[in-house]
Amino acid sequence: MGLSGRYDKVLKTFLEEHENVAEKQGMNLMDVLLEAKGDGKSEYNITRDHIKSLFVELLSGGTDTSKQTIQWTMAEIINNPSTMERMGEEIDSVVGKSKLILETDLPKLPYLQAVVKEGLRLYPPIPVFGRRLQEGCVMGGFYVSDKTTLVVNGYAVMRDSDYWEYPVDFKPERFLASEQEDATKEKVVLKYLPFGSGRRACPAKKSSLYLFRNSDWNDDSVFRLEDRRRQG
Ligand code: HEM
Repeated sequence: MGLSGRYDKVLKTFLEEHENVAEKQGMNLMDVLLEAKGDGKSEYNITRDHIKSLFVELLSGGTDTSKQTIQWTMAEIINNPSTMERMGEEIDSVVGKSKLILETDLPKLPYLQAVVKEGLRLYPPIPVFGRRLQEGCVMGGFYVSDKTTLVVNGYAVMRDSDYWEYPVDFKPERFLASEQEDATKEKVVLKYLPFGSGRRACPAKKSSLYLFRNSDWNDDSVFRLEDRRRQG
């Protein structure tokens, strides 16, 4: 059985388990997400079973584009208990234990935003995208002629150790302004490419995801600059 088949089998098991548990306990997604069971050590001890249930809930609501990103982000959260704890604390203090998270809550949930951004960095749903040159130009010292098709490997850029500290580690904190003294801001703009870049960047970047609407992590400033240069 191929990887995808094996994965489906695992998910099917999760789904069956989740349905049984949910039926018995009358739980829904938010019960699972917000349930905080004390173990004496941490108030936010969300177990692997909770995460498995979350996988299933998120997958059933997710689109094909983001499905694997969600799967791998959840896997990272399982392996990083401190991340789960911090998310739990933030959600509890901002949203409370009994309410659903609304879009209007997102500005007050910076850590949750950072977790999503880090998931998109390490596991971009569209890891490569292409460009066909209308005009020849010099890139990185090489002349590239017109009509050449180039593939941009966003996946590799977002794991490049020249641009990212601990590039393969899941560290949402890197996206928190208060914890990130970013000395390389002008470089930053083109090192984060989950939505591509420039005029053909994903139009859903800002319109459907609150996260990137007012973000320093988008590349508009670069392209406005490029437009001015072209006009000049
Ligand atoms: C997490 C969700 C999404 C991610 C990570 C994503 C990522 C991308 C990427 C990497 C590209 C190529 C950009 C480039 O070539 O520079 C793209 C293009 C595009 N995306 Fe998305 N996308 C997402 C959701 C959506 C949604 C929800 C829609 C529509 C409702 C959408 C519509 C499009 C369209 C129309 C293009 C082609 C744009 C063009 O060629 O001008 N995307 N997306």
